[in-house]
Amino acid sequence: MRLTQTKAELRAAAAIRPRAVVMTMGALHEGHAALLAEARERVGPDGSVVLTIFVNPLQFGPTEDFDRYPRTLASDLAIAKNEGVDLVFNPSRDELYPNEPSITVHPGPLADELEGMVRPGHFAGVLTVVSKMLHLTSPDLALFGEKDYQQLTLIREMVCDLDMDVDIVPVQTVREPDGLALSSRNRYLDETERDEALVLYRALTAGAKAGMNGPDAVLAAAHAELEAVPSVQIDYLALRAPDLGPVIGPGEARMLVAARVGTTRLIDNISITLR
Ligand SMILES: Nc1ncnc2c1ncn2[C@@H]1O[C@H](COP(=O)(O)OP(=O)(O)OP(=O)(O)O)[C@@H](O)[C@H]1O
Ligand SMILES: CC(C)(CO)[C@@H](O)C(=O)[O-]
Ligand code: BAL
Repeated sequence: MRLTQTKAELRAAAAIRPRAVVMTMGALHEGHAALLAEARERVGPDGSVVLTIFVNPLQFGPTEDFDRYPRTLASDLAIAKNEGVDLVFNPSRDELYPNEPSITVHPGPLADELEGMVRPGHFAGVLTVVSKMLHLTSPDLALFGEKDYQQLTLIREMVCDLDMDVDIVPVQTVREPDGLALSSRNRYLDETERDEALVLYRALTAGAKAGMNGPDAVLAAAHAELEAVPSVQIDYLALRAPDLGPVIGPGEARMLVAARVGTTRLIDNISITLR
């Protein structure tokens, strides 16, 4: 496994194809490992798997956790090696953004909803760095987790609307045995908060169980769970079509939730079959 920290080194690295990229902000866990394993599976033993690790300042608001975001490069590299990664790209902020970019990606209206309501400008920052990383790594496929479902949806829209020649591969959310979605931010939680955080998954599964009774029943069941833990502050609970447009009838839908547990903000989502 090779570690590169400059764009020049990355570009000069062997151009083995097929090539898959997994983009992360580091603090790797089993969710990231699942993306890397799926990447290897898809490119085969002779293809290459590229991992990017970069805490992207452009996607953090001024009061968010950019400074305290966990940075654990040594253990990230050990996990990457264990997953058979060929190349790690871990640039510094100055390397990736030698100047404040004046041209960025405009993500369209979905970026102002859900996460975008609470984190204005977040998805412009995400799509700008994802676009840069796609240019720099030039992959055949790029894998993203369903845990960040709105991000995945917007990346798909960008790749389609801007004719980017890459396959976007979704990977199911990896959960703890009790249902909590793995997230780098889980490490901010103390023991009590870790227990409280489980209400997100309880709300989603209660909603999913109510699917046969229609959208109102789904939202009511999920809200009832969330209201039972008043210390958890809900940012939004929403039921949408799989492309995050409005629900227009029976069939598959997505329920998404975001909430603050103490000072930690967590998100999760689930697929729901509506009758
Ligand atoms: N539990 C998970 N299951 C599957 N994919 C995941 C999971 N957690 C993160 N990912 C995916 O890993 C990629 C990198 O995500 P990121 O580095 O932000 O990790 P994270 O755990 O989501 O961190 P954060 O706590 O900042 O949300 C994204 O495509 C994300 O959707
Ligand atoms: C896609 C990403 C690596 C861009 O910084 C980030 O938003 C993430 O980790 O999900
Ligand atoms: N996992 C999405 C990146 C972020 O929260 O900024």
